[in-house]
Amino acid sequence: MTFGDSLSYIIIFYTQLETSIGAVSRLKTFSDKVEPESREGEDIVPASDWPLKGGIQIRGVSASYGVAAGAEHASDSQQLALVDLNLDIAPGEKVAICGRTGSGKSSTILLLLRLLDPLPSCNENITIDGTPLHKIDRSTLRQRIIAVPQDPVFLPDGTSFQANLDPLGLSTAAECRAVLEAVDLWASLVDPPARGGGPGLAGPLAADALSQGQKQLFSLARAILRRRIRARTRTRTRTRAGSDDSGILLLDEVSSSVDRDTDRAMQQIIKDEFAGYTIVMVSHRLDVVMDFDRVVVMDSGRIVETGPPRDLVELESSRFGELWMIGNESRGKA
Ligand SMILES: Nc1ncnc2c1ncn2[C@@H]1O[C@H](COP(=O)(O)OP(=O)(O)OP(=O)(O)O)[C@@H](O)[C@H]1O
Repeated sequence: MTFGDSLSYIIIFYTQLETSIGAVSRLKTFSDKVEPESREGEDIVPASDWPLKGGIQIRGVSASYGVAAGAEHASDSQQLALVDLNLDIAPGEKVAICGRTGSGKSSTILLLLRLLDPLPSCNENITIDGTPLHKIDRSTLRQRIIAVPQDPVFLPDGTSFQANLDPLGLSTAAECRAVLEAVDLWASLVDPPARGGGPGLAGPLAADALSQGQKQLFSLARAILRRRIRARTRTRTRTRAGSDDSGILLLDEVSSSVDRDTDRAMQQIIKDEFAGYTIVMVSHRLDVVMDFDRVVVMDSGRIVETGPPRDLVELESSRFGELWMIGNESRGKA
């Protein structure tokens, strides 16, 4: 493989990784529509440690998949995916987004990655640590925010475990091994002692041979690695006061294909590894969001309720309580 080929794969990898948040096919259409995108006005180069605190502010933001760049309004036929969203997330807060299918959960995540643009009239109304999002170049933004999609993307078959984990080659083999051990994939997939040892990190990864759950665990390992690289780099270069281990983590149904025990294990890893991070997580499994600081319940593109999950579930009539009851029924059937 030439250097040019490797570079193309890396670019494809990140583009796909970005666009695989939410349903891949829908977003393919979406990304075709939106990219390549205008760089006009993207004139802030954030400090290398941005986002240092991870505070998010969304003020009165609406968005539609149907609005082309530069258009003023969504036409009547173009339904809004997000309607007048107002959300303040404090640095380090853990927020879960819940709601029925099609309520706007993934779109909220896409908004924060600038994969879905606000309507032009409210384009300036999203800030992270006080910096307006629309002023930041999209690829810089996506490098700085750690996002884990529901459908992870892999490099072409034959590419090594290590390259799949860290396409930019920023980590050591020991760091790669440690994150695979953290998600329990080292002994089960990369180097199974029961089978006399596996191919190791340099061995080829055939994504088709992985279960969807294994793919999601691998994707979580990538996120942990990115956090660790970020923390190590920041410790070396930090000049301003602040935490070495804070930032923003976005998770979109990252454990939808694993069993409940594995899900609980994944949640614990997320809790431990990203303790200092602001976390915004989309989840259908309400039992795993009970430990979050806050849930945001969405319906038809709007935020219809927000509060601590344990308080909301106790209320006689709460939207979260309704979802909880529906979840209980299906948990009972399972
Ligand atoms: N790429 C797209 N193009 C057009 N409309 C879209 C696209 N993606 C989502 N939508 C629409 O935006 C609205 C919100 O969808 P979104 O995917 O954010 O919901 P969700 O709550 O994440 O749903 P789910 O739980 O099924 O993943 C829906 O009406 C949906 O049909």
